[in-house]
Amino acid sequence: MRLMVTGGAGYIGSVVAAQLVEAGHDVTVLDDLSTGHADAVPDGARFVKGSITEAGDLLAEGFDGVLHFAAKSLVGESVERPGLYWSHNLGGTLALLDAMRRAGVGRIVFSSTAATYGEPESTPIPETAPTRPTNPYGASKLAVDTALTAYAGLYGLAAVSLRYFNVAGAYGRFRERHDTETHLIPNVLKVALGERESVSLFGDDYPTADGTCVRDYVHVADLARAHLLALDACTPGTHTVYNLGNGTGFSVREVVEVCREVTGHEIPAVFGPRRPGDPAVLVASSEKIRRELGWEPGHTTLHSIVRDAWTAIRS
Ligand SMILES: NC(=O)c1ccc[n+]([C@@H]2O[C@H](COP(=O)([O-])OP(=O)(O)OC[C@H]3O[C@@H](n4cnc5c(N)ncnc54)[C@H](O)[C@@H]3O)[C@@H](O)[C@H]2O)c1
Ligand SMILES: O=c1ccn([C@@H]2O[C@H](COP(=O)(O)OP(=O)(O)O[C@H]3O[C@H](CO)[C@H](O)[C@H](O)[C@H]3O)[C@@H](O)[C@H]2O)c(=O)[nH]1
Repeated sequence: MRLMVTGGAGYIGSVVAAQLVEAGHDVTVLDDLSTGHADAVPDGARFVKGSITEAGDLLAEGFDGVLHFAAKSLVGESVERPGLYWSHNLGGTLALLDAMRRAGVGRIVFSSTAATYGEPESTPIPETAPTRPTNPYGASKLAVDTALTAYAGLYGLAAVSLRYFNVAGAYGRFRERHDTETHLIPNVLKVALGERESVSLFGDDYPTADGTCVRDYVHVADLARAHLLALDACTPGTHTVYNLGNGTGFSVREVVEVCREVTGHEIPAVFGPRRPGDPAVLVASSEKIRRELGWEPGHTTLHSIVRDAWTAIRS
């Protein structure tokens, strides 16, 4: 297929672009490099620097589908600057969808998030759980999901939203490289690398077994593979939502401990207050995508996820 990958110079988009090229697809990356890196675009993919709000001319060249990663995705920033998130994530995506419609591009796989659910009533979280986002980032992604349902019903768009839980690990040289890094595993590994003296851990008074937040970490290579399955499964007139996680929760303390074991570094950690907006436990039920698309994560241990991140960050 001839495919456009928006945000393909970023962490997850670059891994998906690499797997698409490996699978023989013709890949064009559209990225404004606001948080991505031109050298993250895989060999064999074409790179166009630009915004999703100006995708019309490019799409008019003729594409079979779009994999849409480009977004603002910092929860804390979204609380401080909600307008930026609504205009960038919702406004930007609506502009992209309208450009797709004009160009006759009828297939999209969208990066949604566990943040659409907010504080869950129970875990693991299925796709049928209530969606009550607790921050503008999650709300803007949920709004896009809602728009996709409408566009599928109205214009026959074939759409899949993948709701990622905590994405981690690396795929060869493709790894997380954010100038503003908010994610736990890369921040812990920066200490082992000698870039920081200690890692700050946010809260030890949560109602969990060891008092720290529990998350479901999914390997970026497994996550990327789900995009290829979703692309094939896209059905005109239908919008389908799938959760993506391993289905196992690890606490912040457990993550730090695994990072210590993998790196052999003592990794000093300093506990501070809770980070606003962090739910205590987020664990996915990914039964639906396993059942319907046959997705199976290959990396089910936190060790193998951290090991790949550690190998990539040192190369
Ligand atoms: N990393 C996670 O754990 C996680 C979890 C859930 C959902 N997501 C979603 O997955 C997607 C990718 O996340 P990531 O961690 O790879 O982020 P990232 O910041 O590494 O990648 C986003 C890419 O999009 C580009 N971009 C941003 N706005 C753009 C625009 N208007 N036009 C063109 N390009 C633009 C950036 O330059 C960057 O290369 C995002 O939509 C994010 O919300 C990520
Ligand atoms: O330096 C850090 C970074 C994180 N944490 C803690 O580690 C846990 C995981 O935090 P991350 O920032 O790595 O991940 P989140 O669970 O906050 O975020 C993930 O899930 C969200 C949905 O809730 C969004 O989708 C987001 O994009 C995705 O990365 C949280 O308890 C957080 O407080 C720390 O203690 N120290």
